[in-house]
Amino acid sequence: MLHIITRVSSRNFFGNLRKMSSFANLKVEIPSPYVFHIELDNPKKSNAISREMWTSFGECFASLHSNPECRTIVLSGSGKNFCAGIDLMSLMSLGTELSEHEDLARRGRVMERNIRLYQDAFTSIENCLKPVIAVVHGACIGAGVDLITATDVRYCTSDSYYQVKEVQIGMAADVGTLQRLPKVIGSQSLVRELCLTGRRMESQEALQCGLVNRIFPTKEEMMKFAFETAKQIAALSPVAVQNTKKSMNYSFNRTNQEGLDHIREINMLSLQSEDFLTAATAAATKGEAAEFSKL
Ligand SMILES: CC/C=C\C=C\CC(=O)SCCNC(=O)CCNC(=O)[C@H](O)C(C)(C)COP(=O)(O)OP(=O)(O)OC[C@H]1O[C@@H](n2cnc3c(N)ncnc32)[C@H](O)[C@@H]1OP(=O)(O)O
Repeated sequence: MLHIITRVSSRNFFGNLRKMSSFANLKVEIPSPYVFHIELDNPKKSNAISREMWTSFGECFASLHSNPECRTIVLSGSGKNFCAGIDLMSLMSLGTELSEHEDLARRGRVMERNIRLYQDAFTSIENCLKPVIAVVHGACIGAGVDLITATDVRYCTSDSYYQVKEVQIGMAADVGTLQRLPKVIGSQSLVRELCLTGRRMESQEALQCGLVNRIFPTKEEMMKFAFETAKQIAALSPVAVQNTKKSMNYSFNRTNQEGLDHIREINMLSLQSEDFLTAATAAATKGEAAEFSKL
């Protein structure tokens, strides 16, 4: 795995990096210019998501959204598994927080605050305009599935498997799977079968149904490919890439006309950007690869 920080370009960069490194249970690295690697880093518990980690997600992706040094992100899990879902012990501490109130309305408000925090954590991945490539190995359970459905591209190893396990622990999933998975996988019947039974889905089925679009025999091969893809994205105009994600997010649930109206508004400015001229000239002259300033 790549652990080296290459090419450091400014003081600001160091500032960002120091700030970025301080997220609980999330390891931040910069394997090549403009490519960030975020690793779930709670391997002793198969990267179960603690309360601190939920907060980290929100802060980390909001910060990457506005960090000009970041153009694309690879999201992986350390250790044996990608993610074991919510930290079941943190659910117990939520119980303790609840027990401080007798009144149902006040207990409800505690729950609302917590669920909202968890939901916003993964929505911050969707809202971050830098494309996020999730690389999944081993188990991807419960909140792990919620997490990857908020990413842009998903690769996996052949040993990976997926479980919308919430129903088996007595709850309806509430941090994104029920909203995003049906949009990721075409078959409503399959999504409902997965969510209503909590059964395991193996990697081959995940590929077949479109949850992931590539399978690799080993994590090393997957990481290498993911970093290559990330580098390709990072070499492109950040204006073009970020507007592409913005437009695709916006258009997902809207009519074609609404999507077209939205991208027209964006491109009436963006096509006047230096990036368009630089990239179009490089493509037309088949000259040297274009370089783009920070965004
Ligand atoms: C408001 C609500 C918002 C979000 C809700 C989300 C719901 C969910 O996420 S539902 C899914 C909950 N997760 C699970 O049910 C998974 C439970 N874990 C497992 O099934 C397995 O541990 C495994 C992930 C398949 C890995 O198995 P294995 O490789 O055999 O390792 P283990 O020995 O089982 O585990 C190692 C170590 O990790 C601890 N651990 C695993 N998962 C969790 C978890 N989710 N929460 C807390 N701790 C977990 C496990 O207890 C072991 O700890 P030791 O101290 O070493 O015993």
